[in-house]
Amino acid sequence: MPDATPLEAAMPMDEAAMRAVDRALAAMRRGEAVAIETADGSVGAAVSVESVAIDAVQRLMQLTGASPVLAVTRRRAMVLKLMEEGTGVVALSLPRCLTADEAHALADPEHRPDGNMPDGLTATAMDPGSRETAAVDLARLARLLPAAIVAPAPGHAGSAAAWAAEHDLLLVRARDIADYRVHVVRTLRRVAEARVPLSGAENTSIAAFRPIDGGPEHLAIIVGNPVEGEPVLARLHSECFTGDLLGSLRCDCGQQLRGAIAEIARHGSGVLLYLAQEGRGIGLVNKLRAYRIQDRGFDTVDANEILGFEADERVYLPAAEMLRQLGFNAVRLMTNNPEKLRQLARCGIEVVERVPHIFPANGHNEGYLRTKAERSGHMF
Ligand SMILES: Nc1nc2c(ncn2[C@@H]2O[C@H](COP(=O)(O)OP(=O)(O)OP(=O)(O)O)[C@@H](O)[C@H]2O)c(=O)[nH]1
Ligand SMILES: [Zn+2]
Repeated sequence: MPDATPLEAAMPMDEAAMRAVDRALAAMRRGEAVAIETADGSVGAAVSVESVAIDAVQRLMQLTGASPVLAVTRRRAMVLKLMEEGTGVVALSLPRCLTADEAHALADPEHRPDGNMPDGLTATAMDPGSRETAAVDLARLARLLPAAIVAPAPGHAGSAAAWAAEHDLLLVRARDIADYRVHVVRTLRRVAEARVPLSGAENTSIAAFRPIDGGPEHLAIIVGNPVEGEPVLARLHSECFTGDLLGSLRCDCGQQLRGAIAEIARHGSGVLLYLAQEGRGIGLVNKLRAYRIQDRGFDTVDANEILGFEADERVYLPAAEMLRQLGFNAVRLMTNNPEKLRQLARCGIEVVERVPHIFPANGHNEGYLRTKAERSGHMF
């Protein structure tokens, strides 16, 4: 899980910068190229590998006059056996221009699982402030595959802004992409609240918290009247469309969700934070991709990594921020996941007790539960 920059480390981010990142995310999801400026003032262009078609690689070459590279996460480069253990982003390049098909085959495990590498492929670790790192972070924030085609515009005269305007591209700074996630998280605002009686928990209300970028809201399901300032019985529940809504048997989320609300009601009061972090933060589309990889015999951790993600991409700043705004600085946390305990404490919330939250396997999710215990340290 990429470490969330501690709140205090992030510099203030102005509205224009946040808006630029937000617009670049939408452009990347539409398959458009975006211009990325690095700290040295140089500029280049990037396009998500998900939407790269033959012409997109050619277009990037025409735009910039340079041969594009494919930027992937270190995790993906390790899966391709091109790099040793490490973190960050890796640029994959050829002595000639990569074709769109080659880029897809390298970045997307579904595209051509045979894994044959083109001859002459080189892998280069990129700096945190590089355009390649920014492009991969942008794709990850856009809940796309964490990979992009990137090309510098070496010969551009004038400013990055002038070059971007000349080529009708949205311009975003690499530094702002790096800061974006922390700022979006720390600017959660409570935007609505209503009483919603639930079966077995009739004295319940739901409060919605919206991040400043207008992204998906996080919800607080408040059962009974927990006393502010006292340790509250709490569950941090990451959204699982398939488990929570459809009753999927591939995981234990649905039982954990309804079981937590019933447990909190039995206790008398508490809060369940329903966090917009589907797929341990990789989004529903990528989780479905991960399921297909699991159907080829890999486990839930390997599947994330084969896609180029960390085993867990979640950040816990939203949960900590919501708890603080609800008046709680200490919790009795209903979880089996040690990482949640560590991360919540790291975000300044005191975990006074771990309350086990275990449900029996259902004949379909033994592997999932076993992997959580054996590879993610879950305490069952
Ligand atoms: N990437 C990925 N995510 C999955 C898979 N199965 C379930 N998930 C996601 O895993 C998350 C489970 O979240 P939680 O139940 O809150 O937390 P947990 O990490 O299981 O730990 P507990 O608090 O002990 O339940 C949800 O976002 C699910 O969508 C999978 O195979 N791959
Ligand atoms: Zn689930």
